[in-house]
Amino acid sequence: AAGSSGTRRSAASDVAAPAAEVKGSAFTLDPPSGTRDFFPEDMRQQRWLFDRFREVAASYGFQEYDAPVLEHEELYKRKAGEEITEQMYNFRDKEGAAVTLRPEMTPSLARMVLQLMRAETGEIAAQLPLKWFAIPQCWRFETTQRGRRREHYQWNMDIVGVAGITAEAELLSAVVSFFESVGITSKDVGIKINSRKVLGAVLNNAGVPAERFAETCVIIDKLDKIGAAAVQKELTEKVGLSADVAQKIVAATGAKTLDEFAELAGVGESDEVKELRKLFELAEDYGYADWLQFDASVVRGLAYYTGVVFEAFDKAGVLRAICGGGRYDKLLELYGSKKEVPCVGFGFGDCVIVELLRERGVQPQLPVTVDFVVAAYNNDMLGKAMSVARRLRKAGKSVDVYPEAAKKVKKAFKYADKVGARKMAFVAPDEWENGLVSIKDLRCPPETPADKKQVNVPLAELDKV
Ligand SMILES: OCc1cccc(Br)n1
Repeated sequence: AAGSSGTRRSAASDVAAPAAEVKGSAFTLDPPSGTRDFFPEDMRQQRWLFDRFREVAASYGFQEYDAPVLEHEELYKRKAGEEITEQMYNFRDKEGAAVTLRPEMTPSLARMVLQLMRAETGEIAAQLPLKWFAIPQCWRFETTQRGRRREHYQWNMDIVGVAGITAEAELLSAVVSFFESVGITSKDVGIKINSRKVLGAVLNNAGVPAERFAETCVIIDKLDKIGAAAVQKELTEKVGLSADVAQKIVAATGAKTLDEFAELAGVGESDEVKELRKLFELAEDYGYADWLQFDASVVRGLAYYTGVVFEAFDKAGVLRAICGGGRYDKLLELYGSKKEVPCVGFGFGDCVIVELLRERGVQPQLPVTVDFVVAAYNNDMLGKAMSVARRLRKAGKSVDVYPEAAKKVKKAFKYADKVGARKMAFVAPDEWENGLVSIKDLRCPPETPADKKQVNVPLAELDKV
């Protein structure tokens, strides 16, 4: 079975008999379809990735929040034909409640922000803007024949309460900061930028009623997957547009520049076009304009986006979108807010980025490691060895106690090598009699003189080794 890092696991699939041959087994050794085990090697990679997410979030002043993986199904009941709401991992619980494993985090964020508003009689002005982040595991019930994943972890960063384009500029900067922090450059990745507001003008001019806007965007988002003809067909059949209007809309998404798009939209230098230009100007000042490119075909597949939308892509054109986001100014009203609360956010999945890092050869080497292995020379010294381990741990060292008397020293050193120990502490009777512990440096260069490689350290000085 492949772990999340895609490397073959030696544990379950190589040494254990296939489930059918395991006596009395009624279960497989593999996790449920579409889900992943994270063995320690995978967990080190995931921890490293999440530490990078957290580092960037902290450097932008974002606070971490979380919510239950189980949510009310109602939270996602949007009638715009989005894949994400049509593939919910939903069920009735034992009390008959309609619940679901969360397919995304934004609705939970909206629900929590509305709690704050409720707590403050509808006003959270005092706390705005909120800059919150989370790294939730999100779920979908993907049909197995496509064999795709059913869960992923998605770094979410959201700014609540900023109507101006500075929120988008901040979030895009955070995305770029993350890429740069893991060795990805603007040669590897670009970020496509568009505005649903400009697209909205195209749709408005084409006579598309505002209430059909969201589902129209969801259909246009499928362009890459199903092609122009199929999108035009869906626009005519599902949204009721004329073939001519459908063709015009698809043509507009092919605009190569903002000017061309504005012209096709018949909006000229409108506020929404000016806003997009301002974003590109701020990106110049912020120093990441070289990562951005206008792309009229980007609409993203979530119904609730209302303004700027963006997605990061790999310039080699091999991978799916790496992350994506946008402005969603109406979502909180949809959930009952008495007034518009401007929001912008992005989601950054944990899978495509790992493929990109591997492809670019920048995946970190994260071997298992520990500061010390402490070994007892014989059974009489096992307790003393544990007292040495306690001293070292109190001094902030990580310590792996060799689980038996190290009668065969070679075996103890083999163990130390396996767990990546930097040093070996031997607790032997003669040295112990003199209040000493023998410490061997396992990582020093080969030319190190023997008396420097292995030293006897007084117990009281163990905190200094
Ligand atoms: O990005 C859509 C999505 C949602 C939940 C789980 C997975 Br895997 N993918």
